[in-house]
This record gives sequence, C-alpha cells and structure tokens, in this order.
Amino acid sequence: MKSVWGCGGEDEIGAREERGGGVSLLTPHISSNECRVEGFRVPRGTMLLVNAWEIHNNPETWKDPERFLPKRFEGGKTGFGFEFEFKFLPFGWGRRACPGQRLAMEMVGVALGCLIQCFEWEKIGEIDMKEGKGVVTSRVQPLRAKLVPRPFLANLLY
Ligand code: HEM
Repeated sequence: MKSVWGCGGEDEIGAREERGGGVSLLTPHISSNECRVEGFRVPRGTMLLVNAWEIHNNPETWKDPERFLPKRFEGGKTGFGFEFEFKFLPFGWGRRACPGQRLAMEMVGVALGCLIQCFEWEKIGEIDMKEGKGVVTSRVQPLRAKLVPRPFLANLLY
C-alpha cells in the first residue's frame, strides 16, 4: 500500500527496517468524523497514528532522504511554509500542531550555539547514526563525546 499517512502493513514496516529506519515520530490523533483515506474507510473515533518518519523519508518527496543535508532548507526556507505542506511535519500540522514550534526553533539554535561556544568537543569512538525505534527518533548507540570547558568558561565554573 502506498503510504500517504504512513499507515503501512507488516511488509512496509519490514522494508523500512531494511532501510535502517523504524517506526519513529508518531503523532496520535482521533478521527472526529468518518472519512476515507486512499479508499480505506476510517470510522469516527479511530485512533490514527501519523507516521512522520515515513513522510520525512519518502524518496518521492525528498532527494536522498537518508542524508543529512541542511542545504535543503537554504534560502530562508524554514520547512514550515506551504511549499512543504504535509511533507515535513516535525511539529505536526493544522489546528493541533505544536504551539511551541517557534520557541523550539529559536531555542534549538541558541542551545546548540551555547554548547559549541562554551565547550571543546571530541568524539569517543566512531559515530553510529543508526536510528532506533520509538515515538520519537532515538539512536541505537548513544552519542558519546568528551567535552572540555573553553578557558573563559573554566574561569566561571571553578
Ligand atoms: C524541538 C522541540 C519540539 C518538537 C519537535 C515538538 C513536536 C510536537 C509534536 C509533533 C506535537 C504533536 C502535534 C500533533 O499532534 O499533530 C506537539 C504538540 C505540542 N507541543 Fe510541541 N514540540 C517541541 C517543543 C515544544 C515546546 C517548546 C512547547 C511549549 C513551550 C511545546 C508544546 C506543545 C503542546 C502544548 C502540544 C499539544 C498541542 C495540542 O494538542 O493542541 N512543544 N509538539
């Protein structure tokens, strides 16, 4: 079955696992009315899990979806305009989308900037990017790194 809302069967989940991914980032919703999705009748009150992982890894939408390519969002594209409608939904979509989206987008940059500005980072061993399974995307192997406070911070800490 073609996965529009990421509602695949066992075969689809198997294929996804072969691609190294899993069933991650599910946003649960309940249908308020009976509707049809790709010919399937969805009764009122059905729990629907939108599989954002599948949508974000759809090669029909994204070139080399498995590659980390921040350039995709270059030129002021934040990924949340209508050009990305239903193609990129880390914060969900529509009326029940995450109200903390803008705050989160600001905070991620600030937090990452602070971590880079305040510490020297050194990786421990090889970095394994394999994804685990879960409601949110997790790593199979934890990211291990050694961090040393930069001199200006050491003066503040000690
Ligand atoms: C990177 C950070 C964050 C991510 C990826 C994220 C993602 C999400 C997602 C996927 C949903 C479910 C949307 C849906 O059901 O379709 C959600 C809901 C929600 N988020 Fe966030 N979120 C983030 C940060 C925040 C922050 C900082 C706040 C508040 C300050 C927040 C408050 C909420 C609330 C209240 C809901 C429930 C909205 C509702 O059900 O109407 N989130 N978020």
